[in-house]
Amino acid sequence: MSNNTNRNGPRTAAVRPGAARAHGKRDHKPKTAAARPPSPAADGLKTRDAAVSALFSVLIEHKPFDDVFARASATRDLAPRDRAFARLIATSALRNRGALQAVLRTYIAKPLPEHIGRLDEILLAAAAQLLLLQTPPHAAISLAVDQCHADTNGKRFANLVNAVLRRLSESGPGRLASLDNVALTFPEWLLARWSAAYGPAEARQIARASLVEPALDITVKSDPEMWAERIGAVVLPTGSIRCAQAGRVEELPGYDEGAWWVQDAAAALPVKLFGDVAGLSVLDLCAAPGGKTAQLAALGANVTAVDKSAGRLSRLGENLARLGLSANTVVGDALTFTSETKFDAILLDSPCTSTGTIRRHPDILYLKRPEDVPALAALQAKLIDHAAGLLKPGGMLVYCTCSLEPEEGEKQIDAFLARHADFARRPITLDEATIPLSWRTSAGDLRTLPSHFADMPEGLRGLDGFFAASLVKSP
Ligand SMILES: C[S@@+](CC[C@H](N)C(=O)[O-])C[C@H]1O[C@@H](n2cnc3c(N)ncnc32)[C@H](O)[C@@H]1O
Repeated sequence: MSNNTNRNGPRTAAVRPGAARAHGKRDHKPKTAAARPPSPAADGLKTRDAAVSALFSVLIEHKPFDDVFARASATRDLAPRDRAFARLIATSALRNRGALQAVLRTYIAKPLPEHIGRLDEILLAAAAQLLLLQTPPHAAISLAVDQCHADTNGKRFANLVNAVLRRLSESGPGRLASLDNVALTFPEWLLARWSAAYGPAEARQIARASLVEPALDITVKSDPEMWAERIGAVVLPTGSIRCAQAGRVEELPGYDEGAWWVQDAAAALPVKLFGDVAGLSVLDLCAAPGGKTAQLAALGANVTAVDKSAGRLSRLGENLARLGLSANTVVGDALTFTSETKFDAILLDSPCTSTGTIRRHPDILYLKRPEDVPALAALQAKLIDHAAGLLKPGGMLVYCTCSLEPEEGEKQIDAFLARHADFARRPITLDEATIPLSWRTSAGDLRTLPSHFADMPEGLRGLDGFFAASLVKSP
């Protein structure tokens, strides 16, 4: 197995397979359970191949999961159900890699030679199936052996894989339960940063919550109670609705009619800091795929949405079309974007390390490096300085990131205010019934953590880590 530099630590609860269902009635048929393995052997092999290929691309080639998984499942022409299972295998493996590797290592007596092909990823994917997803052992093991045979450098390990996985399926569950997955899977540098920013106990809660597959959060145009009832979801205090992962979102009630869009409950908060934006000209910088653009447009703002990625901006256009909303879209660099008229309000949802979204993007654990934090903080400083010049006097600028790193949040705003005497922080005003006061920082910004909403039922807990500040330009 590859080296893993994480630490050992105290015992923690075993990792929970699959996701629990939301409480509440549904008016749609239960969706295909993503955790159920596909049946025909050829499809089963293609499914495992897609998972292993994506794992290899993330862990060895350091490529973003969403991109490589989309390609891996498209080239194998996976059916939606198989694609969902392949994704589940790969993301479960990424979320629990440290603990799964530690268990696997106990069955491999000798160090492995170099040039082992995809052996590590084949074992990891099989261990995820056997220990986390309750895949029948004969299916998981024989398909892993088939994958070895098909791998030029891995075929000589077919017997080893067979023996290791048989033993793992028998005694692996007990061993997994005794391991501390947070300590084994999280990069030390990230835990150290969070300990410094939030204290060791909260840092551990954040890390633990970051390794749990998130529920599906939805922003509705109107009538959250009715849509929660129809979808089988709960209404969160913040106004979003939440259901345990329930198959393909395209099949949920209201999708085709454009009644709602998928958006983490924390990601829906920054736009709320503007208050009433009806009739205002609002510049949405770094807008794609458009969750916040949709919020602004639904509130009646005249939105100009700028993003430098033409592909992502076209997805934004498709999303708005489905929702029956509109915005002026511009493919462009937010660092150089200009406009003849200044804007009443500006939202800058800056590119960041995204360390608040490990729940839904576990590849971040393997792709981000400590040096990304200062590099992105420097880019954010340039972006917010440029945005400041596009705002009308008296206008409001909301800056946000989905990072947990203070350099990309609280400290970024302190430095901005030190450079711009014509701006002032407007401490957020919260209605305790909707947004807990504890989510407001001492300076008056918004800070959500993955460890929030911890008292929800299992399967419905957590929140993306977000930072948002509201800044007002002098009249
Ligand atoms: C955090 S995502 C934005 C999410 C979006 N606001 C939403 O709510 O759906 C960051 C976006 O910034 C875009 N981006 C990164 N650097 C940019 C730049 N210099 N100019 C414009 N867009 C940029 C990326 O293409 C990406 O779509």
